[in-house]
Amino acid sequence: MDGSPAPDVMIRLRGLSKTYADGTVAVQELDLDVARGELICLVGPSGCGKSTTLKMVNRLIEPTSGTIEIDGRDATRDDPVELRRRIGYVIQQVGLFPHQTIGANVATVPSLLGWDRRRTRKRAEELLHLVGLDPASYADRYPHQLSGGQQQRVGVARALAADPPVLLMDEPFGAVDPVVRGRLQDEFRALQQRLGKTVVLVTHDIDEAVRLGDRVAVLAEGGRLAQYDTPARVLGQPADDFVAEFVGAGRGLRRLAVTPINRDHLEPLDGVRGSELGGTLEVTASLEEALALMMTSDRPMVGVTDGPSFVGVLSPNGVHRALRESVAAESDTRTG
Ligand SMILES: Nc1ncnc2c1ncn2[C@@H]1O[C@H](COP(=O)(O)OP(=O)(O)OP(=O)(O)O)[C@@H](O)[C@H]1O
Repeated sequence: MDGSPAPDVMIRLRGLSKTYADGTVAVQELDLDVARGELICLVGPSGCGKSTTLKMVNRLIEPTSGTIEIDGRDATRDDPVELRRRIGYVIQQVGLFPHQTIGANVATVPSLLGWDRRRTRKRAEELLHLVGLDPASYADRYPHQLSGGQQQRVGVARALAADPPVLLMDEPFGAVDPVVRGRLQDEFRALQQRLGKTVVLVTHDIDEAVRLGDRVAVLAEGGRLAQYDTPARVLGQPADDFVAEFVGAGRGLRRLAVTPINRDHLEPLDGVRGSELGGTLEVTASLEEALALMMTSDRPMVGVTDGPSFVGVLSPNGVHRALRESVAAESDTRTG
């Protein structure tokens, strides 16, 4: 690295360290770049310094040393309150105000910024729509009248209220059950891509990290960055024994979720009976989605489409070949 930031770097951490007053070294000499519009996941075991890192970015915790640049500006020189308006923050216990309506909760930042009532109300309605909650039914309710998953959506809506370019999220889906979590993760990913936000998301769950992250930063004890790479690489080529162990025995299966269907492994439709097809998937789907469709439909093959055109048929054999190839491709690029 030559030290000069690439133009599309949104968050740039250099030599970031935090030693607490009692001598605990939570984060040590952390270098990390997050590109504009990128979603990265900080993952690692309990106590490895994930939350400390996140809170240094919006200066809820002051670093002991190191630099933080956000959109080319030195964040350690900005007024922290001003800084936090440009950075949305979502935490696990949502932190909604219990005695305020959902509408008022979502409008917290616009109200602080002194927007007039009409503009504030309109923005709150827009945001509730955005996260899939009908304002007519939810804006006047109170937090305790919502499910955990709905409260989490409100937390996301509130963080987006002032349209900040950066979102920091600390275990945002940790408190909801696994089925709701999966749905929220998928919805959030789609929303993030649509809005082009730069996101740093903390999780202890490697499955969540590989499902959501463009890149995954694996932190070890003391905030040491063990690996920072695409989900497929973290699963396929763990940088050291720590990462290999953290990623664990399920990585072969997880790889299915991050490997896309490959057109080269499709078979022609000729001779295949309609009753053999379990349904169709877009060519952008993952191998995991393809296998899931075969299993739930109890059929040996799925059709693959690219928009309006049918591009071929995928069988378990094709899944197997694609998987083997993706492992081999990574071994080839290991030294590259
Ligand atoms: N205020 C504090 N004073 C002293 N030590 C602290 C303080 N806050 C956190 N720590 C310690 O710093 C280390 C990193 O904590 P941090 O909360 O950043 O970890 P984490 O990876 O987010 O953990 P978890 O997944 O359990 O939330 C831990 O050893 C923790 O005990």
